[in-house]
Amino acid sequence: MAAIEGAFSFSVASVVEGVLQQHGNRSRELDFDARRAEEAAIRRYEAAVWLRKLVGVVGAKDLPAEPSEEEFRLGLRSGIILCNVLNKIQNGAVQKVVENPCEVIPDGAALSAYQYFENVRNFLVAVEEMGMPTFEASDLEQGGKSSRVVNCVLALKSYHEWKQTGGNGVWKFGGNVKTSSTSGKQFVRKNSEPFTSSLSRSTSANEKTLNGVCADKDFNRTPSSSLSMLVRAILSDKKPEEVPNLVESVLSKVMEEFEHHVSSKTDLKKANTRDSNISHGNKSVLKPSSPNVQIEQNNATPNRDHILQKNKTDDKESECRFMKHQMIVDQQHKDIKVLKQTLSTTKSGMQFMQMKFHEEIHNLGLHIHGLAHAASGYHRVLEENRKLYNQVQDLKGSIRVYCRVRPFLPGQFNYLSSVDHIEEGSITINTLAKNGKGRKSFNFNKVFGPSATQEEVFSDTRPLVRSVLDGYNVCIFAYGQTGSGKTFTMTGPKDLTETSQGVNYRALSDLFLLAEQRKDTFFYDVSVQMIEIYNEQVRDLLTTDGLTRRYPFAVYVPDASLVHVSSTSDVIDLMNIGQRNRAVGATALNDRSSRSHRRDLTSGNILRGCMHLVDLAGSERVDKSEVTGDRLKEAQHINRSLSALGDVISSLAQKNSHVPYRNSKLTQLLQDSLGGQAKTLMFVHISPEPDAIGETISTLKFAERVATVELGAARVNKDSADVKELREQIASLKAALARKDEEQVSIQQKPSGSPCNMRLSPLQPSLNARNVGLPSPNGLRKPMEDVGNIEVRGNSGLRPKKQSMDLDELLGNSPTWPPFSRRDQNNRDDDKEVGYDEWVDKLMVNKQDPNGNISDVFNQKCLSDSSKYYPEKPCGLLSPNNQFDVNTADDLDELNAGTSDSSEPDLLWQFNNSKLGSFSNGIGPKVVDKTYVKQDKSPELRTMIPKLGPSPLRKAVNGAGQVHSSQRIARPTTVIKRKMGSRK
Ligand SMILES: Nc1ncnc2c1ncn2[C@@H]1O[C@H](COP(=O)(O)OP(=O)(O)OP(=O)(O)O)[C@@H](O)[C@H]1O
Repeated sequence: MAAIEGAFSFSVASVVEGVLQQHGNRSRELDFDARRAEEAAIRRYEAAVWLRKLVGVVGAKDLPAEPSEEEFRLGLRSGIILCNVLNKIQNGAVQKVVENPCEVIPDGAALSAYQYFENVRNFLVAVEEMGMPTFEASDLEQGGKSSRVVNCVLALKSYHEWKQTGGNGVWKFGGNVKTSSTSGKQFVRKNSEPFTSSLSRSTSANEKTLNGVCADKDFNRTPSSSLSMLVRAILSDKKPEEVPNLVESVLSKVMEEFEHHVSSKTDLKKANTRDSNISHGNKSVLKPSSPNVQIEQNNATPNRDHILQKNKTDDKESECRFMKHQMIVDQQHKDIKVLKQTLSTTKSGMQFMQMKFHEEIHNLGLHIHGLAHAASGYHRVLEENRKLYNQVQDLKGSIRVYCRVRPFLPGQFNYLSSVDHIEEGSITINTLAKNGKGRKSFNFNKVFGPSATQEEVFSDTRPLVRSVLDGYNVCIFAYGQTGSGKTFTMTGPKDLTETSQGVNYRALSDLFLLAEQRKDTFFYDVSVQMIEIYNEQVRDLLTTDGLTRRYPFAVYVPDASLVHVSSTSDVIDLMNIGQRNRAVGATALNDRSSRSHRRDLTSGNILRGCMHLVDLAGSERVDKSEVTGDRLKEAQHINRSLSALGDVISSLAQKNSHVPYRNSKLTQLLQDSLGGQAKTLMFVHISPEPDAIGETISTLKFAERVATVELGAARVNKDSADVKELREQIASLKAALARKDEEQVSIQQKPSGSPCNMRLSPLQPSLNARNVGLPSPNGLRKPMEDVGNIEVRGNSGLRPKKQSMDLDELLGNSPTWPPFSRRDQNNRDDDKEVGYDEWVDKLMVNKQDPNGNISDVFNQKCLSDSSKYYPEKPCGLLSPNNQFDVNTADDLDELNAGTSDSSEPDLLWQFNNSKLGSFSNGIGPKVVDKTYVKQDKSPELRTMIPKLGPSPLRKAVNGAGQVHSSQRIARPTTVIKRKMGSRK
């Protein structure tokens, strides 16, 4: 701004002059030099007066009071006055003052170098040191500029006056005090030029001094006062009426110039910036656009430099700022470009991704489709594999094991299940469920989780159940600790509904359903019995309410009734009765046996199947149960029978030749199912509670062992037409033999008149009890088909070792067998006179008319010596001495019960009552059938068994107390029943 102000003040003067010139106001007459001279004279006078005053008139004799310029220079040329004055102001400022040797130094005469140099130089050095305006020594020469000398003297004067007034602050030339310092060194030196600088630079030095002064606003007073003098001079000769116009003109011109100057400055600045952008260091940046500015530049070069310098600095700063801004803007532009680029890249990337995504989705869809297809194929293959695996298992006769996990019971919250996870055929248990460590996996044919429904469980059991109707023996038993859900699986919950029915109900219902579907092809007979083993005794659950006494068609298990059923509702009735009869808390085993035989209506073949449905007692160990008394005894029995079961399983698994079936009633009853080439399924149950983990693990281990047992391929109990024919041939032979024997007996007995004696024909020995039904010595069961029309039945499953026989055996060539039990052995011992007393064979030869009635009876024979088994009871069967002995109904029951098949009902149901009557017409000894007696008391329930009456055997023995062998020839098929054999 100082530069602008400086430039402005000069401009104003120029402008005023210009205005005056424009107004043609004697401008040419104006003598600026005179004005300047006048002004200089005034100043010179002022200086001279002050010098004279300080050094005295004597001392300043060469300096007049109003000297001309020349006089002034000459007066001071020696430097003595100046030095003395200075010493007066600042004592000792000039150390040495050389007094003038010559009184007068003529103008133009050269001063001695010494004088010249010494005084003036000392003065100038001192003045410079004091920070005062200086001058050149040449200014004191002729033609020199005295104005600078005047200026210096006036500065000294000002300083002197400042000192005299107290020297407060900092002296500043012009009279302004800036600081309080009084030190000479504190003079503010506005412009200094070393004395040693070139004398030729006097002009520029003057200009510098002037500029330096101009830079000081106080100095403006000089041009201002000059300006005002100028204005006064101009206005002095003007008429009053001209003054306003003139002033107005001057002012408007000044304003115009000012505005022009400002805009020029701005343009200049811009140009500077531009130029400096183009070329740094270009010195000719200022291009004045107006003559005024040009003047300004010409007249004030130092100021202009300063301004330029300042401008340069400002420009540099603004340039720097601009550059920065420019850089930022450029950077932002670049960033925006990059962003745009990125955006478009991202966009195209996104589009590409979208396209890829769609493509991927499409491919994924195809892949999933393929996978789904493969998965369905895989599942088909799995299913196929499962079937094949089951077939292999069936061929091997492996016991199937299904595992079922009970859900937590209502109220069992916050329990952590001991079951880690379940897969199709495996279950993993947390062995230390409490701290979550350790796992153990077990593999089974199938694993049902807690959420499995009764229907789901049964659906995997259905094929097995159905095979009963195809002539297989099936055993399904439930194993597991108390409360693990055995009864739930086999029977269902207490509040039974159709959906909650267990395997028992569903199995029998399914049998009826299938029977109904096949009724055009097959005729089915189904009978059931329910028993319970309690403390090693067998209980008949259907007897206590008298129901079974009315339907004691046959006995499968000793003392238990086999009840014919023909519909699901019959089954449900019986089940309910059985459940009611079952003593709560006294159950060791609850066995529901269902037997069926099927007759092929076209071929006449007969298939027999038997199904055991067993709900075992809880498997926990006695020592843990801490029970006493009856409960302890019960628990011990349970324990014993379950460990007997374990022993049987174990020896079957090891393929031992001897399997200890007889160690418990349980294993005796299950013998047919566990070793008799039956299809056996075990449901192993576990509880999910962590505190049952011990029992769970041992249960699963046992079950895994069971799964390894191979029973041999299950076989169909089939009587083919060929076998039937053979049977008939044998039967006719036997009948012929019997006739002959009969004739012989009647001849022999005529004298004694006994009605019961009967002799066997020569062929008969081959059919005697000892031979009939003897198994082969190697102990292997042979299929029924191989042996002709013969069925061999075991004794309650208690002792069956051999279950079939071949024709050779039948014909009497079999070696001795079986390895009798102690009781058998005793009986044998008792039977010395009889010999074949442990065999009871019932030979029944018959023909059946299309209605199922007996049309022709060839013969009947009973080879028996059951009195040796049960000496206390009479036996009505044929004794080894070819006579029919009296047998009791119980004996017969036991004989029949010795089978695991249902040929007895066949025999009985198809018996023609009318003919039976004739056969039993007091000929043979009477057999007392207690069951039958009771049955007669409730005849109304017989209607449950369509077309079939009570056992003809029992009926026959009912009235007479003894039964003749002929009474048993009451069925269309020929059946030889053996007391000790087991059935196939
Ligand atoms: N799968 C299941 N779903 C729902 N409840 C079940 C299931 N299994 C068992 N239960 C319930 O658990 C309880 C015990 O079951 P259940 O009586 O069948 O056990 P258990 O093994 O037969 O016992 P026990 O050895 O004493 O006869 C019953 O209340 C039964 O209803």
